[in-house]
Parts: sequence; C-alpha cells; structure tokens
Amino acid sequence: MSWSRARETARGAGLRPLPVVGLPLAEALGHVLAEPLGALTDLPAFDTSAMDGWAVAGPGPWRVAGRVLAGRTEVPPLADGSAVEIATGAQLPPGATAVLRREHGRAEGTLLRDRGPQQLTTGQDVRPRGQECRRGEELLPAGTVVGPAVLGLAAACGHDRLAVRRRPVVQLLVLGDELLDRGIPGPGLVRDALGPLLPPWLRAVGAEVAEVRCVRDDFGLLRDALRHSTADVVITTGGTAAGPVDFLHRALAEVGARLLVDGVAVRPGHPMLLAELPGGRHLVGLPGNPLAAAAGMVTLALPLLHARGGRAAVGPALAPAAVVLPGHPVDTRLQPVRRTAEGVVPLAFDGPAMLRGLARAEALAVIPPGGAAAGEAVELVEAP
Ligand SMILES: Nc1nc2c(c(=O)[nH]1)N[C@H]1C(S)=C(S)[C@@H](COP(=O)(O)OP(=O)(O)OC[C@H]3O[C@@H](n4cnc5c(N)ncnc54)[C@H](O)[C@@H]3O)O[C@H]1N2
Ligand code: MOO
Repeated sequence: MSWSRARETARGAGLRPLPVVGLPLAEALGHVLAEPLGALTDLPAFDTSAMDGWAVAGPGPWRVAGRVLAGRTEVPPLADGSAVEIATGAQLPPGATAVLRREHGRAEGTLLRDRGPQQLTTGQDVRPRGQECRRGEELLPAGTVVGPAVLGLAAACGHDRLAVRRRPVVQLLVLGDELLDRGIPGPGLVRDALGPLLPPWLRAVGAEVAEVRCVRDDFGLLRDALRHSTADVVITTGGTAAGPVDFLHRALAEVGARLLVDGVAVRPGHPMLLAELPGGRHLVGLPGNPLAAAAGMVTLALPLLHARGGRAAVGPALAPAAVVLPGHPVDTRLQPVRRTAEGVVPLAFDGPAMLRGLARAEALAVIPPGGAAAGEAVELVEAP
C-alpha cells in the first residue's frame, strides 16, 4: 500500500470519535473541542479604556472630576466638557467620547488640555464593547486542540468548563526477549528505546497511555495480551516481520482481527501494520527498529489517534529542500531533517535502527519515490 493511502486508511479507520465529556478548564489542556467554542459574552463586555489617561466627553479643554480604576462596576455618566482620570482596562463612563493618554494631556489646575501630537478624535483609545466578538459568536470550530491560548480565550469569554472528546486510551506492548529496561547494553542485549520514546510522544498528541508492558517473545503471551486488552488502541513494537519469533500476524489472526494495512511502501518501516480488533478497537504494529517505529507512528498511529480523538484534519506543512534529498526508487522515504534559512537539510545517522538523526530532527520530510530536487517543496510531518 502506498504511504499516502496507508495514512488515509488510518485516519478513516479512526473516524468514529470518542464520547463527549465536560471538563473544567484546568483539566482540558490537550483535549479536542467536541463543539464549537461560542462566546458567552461580548468581548470586551463593556466599552473599555485602552490607555492610562483621562476619559473625556466632547471637545477640550475638560474639567477633571474624579477617577475610574479597572474593576469598578458602576461608573457615573460623564457630562460634555468633563473628564475623569481612567486606567487601562477600566469601564468607560457613559457619555465619554474618547480617551486622552496621560502623556498627551496637561492638567492645569482642574482644567485638562490636549497637548498630543494630533488632535484627539472621537473613539480614540477606546475599545468598544463587542470589538473582538459578540455573544453567541463561534470563535473556534469543533475539532480544535485545546492549547494554552484556547484556554485563555475560553476563560476570557466566560467559560468554566469545555465539552471535549474523551482521550483515546492506548496500551503499549513492547515485544522482544533481547530488551533491557535498564543498564548498559552488551552482547546480544539492547536497551528498550521505544518504551521511553513512545509514551511521551503519545501523550503529547492527546492519547492517554494506560499501560506500557513488556511482552516476551511467546505466542501465547502475545495472543492473551491482545485478547484481554480493553484499550481503544493497542500499539505493539517489534514482531511485525517474518522472523522465527515474530508472532504478531498469527496472534492477530487468532483473536479475530481484520488487517486494514499490512505493509506500506515506505522506508524505513515497511512491515508496519494496522488492524481492527473485535469491538471496533484498533492495533498498530510498529516495526522494532526504532526509526522504523517512528515512521509507523507518523503513518498509522497518529492519524488514527487524531481521528479517534476528534481532531480536525489539517493541511500539509510544506518546506523547500535546501539540498537534493535522495529517495528510494519506488517507496516513499521518511527522512529526519532540520530547518535552515534555505530549507530543510537531511540529518545523518538515519538508518532504521538508529535514533541519532531523529533526536536532532525538527521534522520528518516525506520524500517521494525517486527523491526531491533542491528547491522542491516536500511535506513535513511531526517528529517526536
Ligand atoms: N527477511 C526479512 N527480514 C526483515 C525484513 C524483511 O522484509 N524481510 N524487514 C526488516 C525491517 S525493514 C524491519 S524494520 C524489521 C522489523 O522487524 P520486527 O518489527 O519484526 O522487529 P524485531 O525483529 O522484533 O526487531 C527488529 C530490530 O529492532 C530492535 N528492537 C526491537 N524492539 C526494540 C525496542 N523497543 N528498542 C530498541 N530496539 C528494538 C531489535 O532488537 C531488532 O534489532 O525486520 C527486518 N527484517
Ligand atoms: O522498517 Mo525497516 O526499518 O525499513 O529496515
């Protein structure tokens, strides 16, 4: 299957978004809006002074009478020819026609004169009610990821809770007898690099990692782990190829899974797979080689998780290649790259079993079969 079709298949498989939950703002970070964010008030909710200075009514000079600070809820009206001292963010008195900045006004006794570089105009330095939005207006569409600015906007327009999608629950099964979970690797033994790499990446894209479990190279253990899993998405690492202890295909067949993607025309990572488990849950099989596993994440796991989490699809991010990006003759290549002023450059140590290039990468470039010429635009997908 081509790389782009594999990615679309994974997204399509996830287009059954999870249930809606209401969460307080403080717990909603990283979730996805299940409904459009509507304004519960006009913003600003009242005519506001944009500067420290004086609220004035009509043309000057003005007679100064009192002061209005931010936070005051009742403000007496201002008669023509008068002014009140006012703070940035304070409610403008009814009848005020403009705000004169402190540095532009001169008080002579109780009389205030405009000494600004240009004559004060009506509405100057006033933020009128509803300038940013009106009550009921849609500010963000459903499918938006709740980041810090979304939390700030939601609070600013009056929300205490947000309707978001439940996070997809992921179980990570790390397969392989050769893996050490601590210490220095030696003959025949390698450190598990994916147990540390994948959970924070999965959390960063909105998944809840319920469990990380190491499973020995034993068919029955793997089959039972799949049979008893309740996660929305099971992610396995290793065991995808045809080695003597690569049991994943057999275990999937045994638990009644349906393969949606079984191998992808991409380098590294071509043995990656996606299956539907009974009950509408999914399994993504990532190859064991660490860079190949990252390729499987961006091709299958992330599109599936984004769709299940209700994230709106986003258009491709493109960047020019700063130099020739060599490709595979017939497969798509995913290449760790960094950005420079001239475009993206490939990083060395990009073999399937290596992480040295990926650890320095800002993105993975999607290099079409045959390669990309210098100056040609290539798609970038997110690196961990
Ligand atoms: N005859 C063939 N052999 C292989 C093929 C093929 O097409 N024909 N494909 C190769 C490719 S490409 C890859 S990628 C690997 C995929 O293998 P598996 O998914 O079955 O993974 P393993 O065999 O279990 O491990 C491969 C490699 O990765 C190391 N590994 C595994 N897990 C981890 C981990 N958590 N952290 C660090 N390193 C890990 C493992 O020790 C092996 O060195 O198959 C090729 N073979
Ligand atoms: O998936 Mo493998 O890493 O292409 O060598």
